[in-house]
Amino acid sequence: HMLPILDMAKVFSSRAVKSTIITTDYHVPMFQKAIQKSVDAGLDISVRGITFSAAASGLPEGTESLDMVKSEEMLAKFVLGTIMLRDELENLLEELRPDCLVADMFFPWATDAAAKFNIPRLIFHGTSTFANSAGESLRRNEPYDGVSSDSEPFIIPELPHEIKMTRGQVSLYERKKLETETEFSKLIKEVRASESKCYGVINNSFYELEPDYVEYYTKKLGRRAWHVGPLLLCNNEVEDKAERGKKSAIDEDDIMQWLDSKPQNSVVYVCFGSMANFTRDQLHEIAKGLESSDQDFLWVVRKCVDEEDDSEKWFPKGFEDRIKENGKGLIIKGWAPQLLILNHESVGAFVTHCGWNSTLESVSSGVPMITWPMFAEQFLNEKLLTDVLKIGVAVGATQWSRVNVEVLKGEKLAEAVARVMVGGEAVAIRTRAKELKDMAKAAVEKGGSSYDDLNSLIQELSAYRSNN
Ligand SMILES: O=c1ccn([C@@H]2O[C@H](COP(=O)(O)OP(=O)(O)O[C@H]3O[C@H](CO)[C@@H](O)[C@H](O)[C@H]3O)[C@@H](O)[C@H]2O)c(=O)[nH]1
Repeated sequence: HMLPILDMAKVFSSRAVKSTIITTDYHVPMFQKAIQKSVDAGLDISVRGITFSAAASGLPEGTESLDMVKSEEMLAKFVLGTIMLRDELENLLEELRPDCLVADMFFPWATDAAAKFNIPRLIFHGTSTFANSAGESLRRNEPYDGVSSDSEPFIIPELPHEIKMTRGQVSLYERKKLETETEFSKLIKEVRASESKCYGVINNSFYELEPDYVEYYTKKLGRRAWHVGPLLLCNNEVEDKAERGKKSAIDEDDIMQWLDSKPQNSVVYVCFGSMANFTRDQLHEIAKGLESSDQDFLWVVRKCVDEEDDSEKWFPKGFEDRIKENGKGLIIKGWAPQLLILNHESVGAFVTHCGWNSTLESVSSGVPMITWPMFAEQFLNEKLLTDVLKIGVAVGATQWSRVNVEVLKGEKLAEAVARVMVGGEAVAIRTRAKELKDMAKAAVEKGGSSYDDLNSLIQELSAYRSNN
């Protein structure tokens, strides 16, 4: 959740509030570089590091972030490693004495750490209010208990819309049938419990995107929450959009030139976030599907889980040469400047794993989605896009899994691409997506819902400081 946290610090600072980003030493230079322009522009924002000890957690030296965690065993150690950050965090709180601590959802212990110094702790939730609401209903009602198989649909109870999903799409950490508790499932439980214990929740979403769920979350579930997104919209300049997180694997100008050569709304952009890895069979099918869709495409390929990095072995025969020759496709192996790409007018659809940051970036750019969720809360975000907002078409993923277990046929991808790119349905989807883009922009502008919600939060925090 580093990118939205960074954006949040910038947004807070733009309201005359001093922000200090606390991260691990390894990530300090990245944050430092990312805030430099804001600092030069006079914003009061800085970065402080605390030490994550991979060795003390039993992890291989150099394990510094979640995308380096490859197994359940490593995940357990990683979770324990984050808990060990508490002492250093407390030292910093003692030194800095902030008026408030905003800590990511994955640090439930931060509430007690802040309480020691009489500081309110806010949870930063990096996902949709829909997913938080539907997730809570699933946990309370366990509707998947009554079905006979992983593929039989059930309705998520009590929600404002009739939302159907299958047991296979429910997170393994949440499913009751998970017999042995893991460190991660324990953490998830603590995360949920901390929601009602902390001062409140900051959601990177905006009221107009999911009004029924903001109401549900705050009124029905009784959470104190502020909706202040999309935070990414604080990145106005091309450079801010270009280098988010990592350096692009190929020259940005080359990507832009390729996109410039394509008509408006004609390119299908394909990228599955910072963590998802596919098997080579699945990558092979994606390549087949994209080629047979006959649309132009820009595909960001991360490492293959089979440790088979030689793409020649899994691309269909002659694939790379063909797409180079006919100009139909561009492949980026590694990191892509996603925000810049989604903002380009030639991009007409986004094949996404429904990570919330990617989703918000697509919404804010007015780009319809082809949804291919894999793990975390991605299947819930998919339902918001396909069943509530109707700006996405599902490829048809059925299996929740941190490692890619399901191989979806290329034809399924090609069918979903056709629905979003051509014909009457495509026009309706695109029209709705463009309307949401305007709403997102209006929400963060002066007088917009997110702008005002952040104002109320800052006012409340000031009052808290005066009274305590
Ligand atoms: O080549 C790349 C790949 C990713 N990104 C950026 O990286 C971020 C990826 O975030 P997201 O789409 O949210 O995916 P994950 O990295 O998978 O995010 C995790 O965190 C999200 C926020 O809580 C959850 O919604 C997801 O389910 C969970 O997997 C986005 O800002 C992308 O623009 C790039 O810029 N270039």
